[in-house]
Amino acid sequence: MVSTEAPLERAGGSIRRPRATGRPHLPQALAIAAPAARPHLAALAGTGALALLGAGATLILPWPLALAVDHAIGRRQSTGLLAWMNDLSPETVLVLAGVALVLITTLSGLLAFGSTALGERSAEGIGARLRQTMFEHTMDLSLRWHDRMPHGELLSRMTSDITRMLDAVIAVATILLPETVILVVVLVVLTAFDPRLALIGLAVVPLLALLAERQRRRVRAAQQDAREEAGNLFAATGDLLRNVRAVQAFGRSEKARKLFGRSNERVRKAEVRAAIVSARWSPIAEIVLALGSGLVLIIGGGYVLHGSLSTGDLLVVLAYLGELYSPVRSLTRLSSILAKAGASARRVQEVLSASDAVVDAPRARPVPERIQEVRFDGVGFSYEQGHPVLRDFDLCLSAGETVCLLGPSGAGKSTILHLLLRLYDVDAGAVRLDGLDVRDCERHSLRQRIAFVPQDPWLFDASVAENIAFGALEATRDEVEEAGRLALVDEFVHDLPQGYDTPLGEDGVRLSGGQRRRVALARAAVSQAPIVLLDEPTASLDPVSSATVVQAIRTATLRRTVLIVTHDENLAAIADRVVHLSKLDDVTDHAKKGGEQNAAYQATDLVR
Ligand SMILES: Nc1ncnc2c1ncn2[C@@H]1O[C@H](COP(=O)(O)OP(=O)(O)OP(=O)(O)O)[C@@H](O)[C@H]1O
Repeated sequence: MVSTEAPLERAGGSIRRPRATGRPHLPQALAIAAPAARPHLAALAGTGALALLGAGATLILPWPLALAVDHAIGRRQSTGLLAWMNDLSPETVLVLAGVALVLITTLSGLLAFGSTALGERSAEGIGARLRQTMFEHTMDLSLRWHDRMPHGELLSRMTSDITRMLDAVIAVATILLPETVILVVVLVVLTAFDPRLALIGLAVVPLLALLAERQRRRVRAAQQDAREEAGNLFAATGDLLRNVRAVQAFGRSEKARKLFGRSNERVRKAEVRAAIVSARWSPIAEIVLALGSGLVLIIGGGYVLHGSLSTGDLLVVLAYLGELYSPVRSLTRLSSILAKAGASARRVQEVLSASDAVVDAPRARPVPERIQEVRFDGVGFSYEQGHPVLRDFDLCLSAGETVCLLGPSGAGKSTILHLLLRLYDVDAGAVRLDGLDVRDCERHSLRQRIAFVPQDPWLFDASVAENIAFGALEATRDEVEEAGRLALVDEFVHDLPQGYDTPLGEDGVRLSGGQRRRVALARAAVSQAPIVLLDEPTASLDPVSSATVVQAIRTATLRRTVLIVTHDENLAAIADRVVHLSKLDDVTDHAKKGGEQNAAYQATDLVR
């Protein structure tokens, strides 16, 4: 028995893509992101410089306190640069120390603000460029690639994954440089102050580095899982929302809710897992660092007991160790941010490095404005290996001819139109325009010469006029309205609240099926393309709407070469010639029965 839930299962439940394996490609992804980052390098350097100054402010922050304690309260005499303070009263020194504390904190705050603002601005600039690059790249990728990649998943890569990569860009600019400088400065001071205790305190650092590397790998794996699940959720949600009418019409809201809930739950679990893996690091790092401090306390305490170190000096060493551990913490946090970015970078890179594009041949030629002949020459094609859709398919259309392609469902009629548009490349044979193989044509000029009215009219959430103008972007308002008149859009557009300026809603939801077809026809009419392809223009229309659409086709495609794919025998009435396409399986069976193994008789011309 066929499960009635199967389509929904597919929509919401089984969109899980195979998990990618292998190491993350952070360096390659950064290489791909480099052109986007180049215009922002100066701003990123500025971000690093401000963060560095901020780090400097942090380093001098303890000094006003020391001044207050030693010179105002402890009455210690200052020497060197601070000798002038000996003439000031303790109250004045306290006030100066207080003011200095406020000024340094304000400066540190301003520097932090400047560095964050500049960093965010550059990161957003890089993000916008990356999204643009990614979008443009996917626009060029073949439909075979798009057939495999759920669009919700693609959206998730273009948005959330790029955001995570940008987090890494900001973190590198604001953490890496300043914290490394703080680390080195404190290390030098600490070593100069007491090399023995410095060495003991630093003994835990190799252990910490080892654990940090293990942690980085775990965070990366957990993040990879979380990103995959988020991508699946995006894909499932996109599919369910796109099919909301079917879901409601078939009373499957409850099922859809469950499917969404299941995917949502998987995201929740994966995100919690990733968050816990990340959070686990903080106590581990603190314990290892405390181990270092503990060792210094024990061994340094022993030195104090034996009189080889003063109590004050031990306190100073412990205080400096505290200062030293702060950048160590920040740098290990950076490693976790980089691990997250690495997982996302792999997903972004997978899209950017996809080379499955239908591209212009090196010496591609423009398609001439007038085309005398369209020819399919022994065409073979399959969407998936081992499942041929067309084999040895021949068809020839002369200029100004209207040919109707009839045939059973699944015979490959729409596929023939897609091959002429070069949405897919043939596996065998060739599609030629006046002898020129479409693979040797400039794609842009090829598609300018062909107006396509697909089975699903592909309307945008824009006005009627804008949807028609999509057929010829430079069309004037008069030309748009003339096309509307030819395609009989006129008959209903004036009843719409804003006429040609009425927004159609997503996918033209505010129009009836017949009206949507007529808007799509007007799109073909407004373009000056000499070839018009119509895919099932009357499918699922009532007889009255169907008759109107047929009439619209007549007026909108006058004097052009027209190829109409249909099941509708009535449409054949307006064609000069009808070609019947058999299903490949039927042909094979027939061939076997008749013993004609190489028979190439898919298309049978029924000349009228
Ligand atoms: N993107 C795709 N990926 C894989 N297979 C596909 C794809 N598009 C179509 N097919 C398969 O190719 C075959 C031909 O499809 P096509 O849409 O060209 O048939 P058709 O004759 O136009 O059918 P219909 O009249 O029902 O629209 C079908 O078996 C279909 O399942």
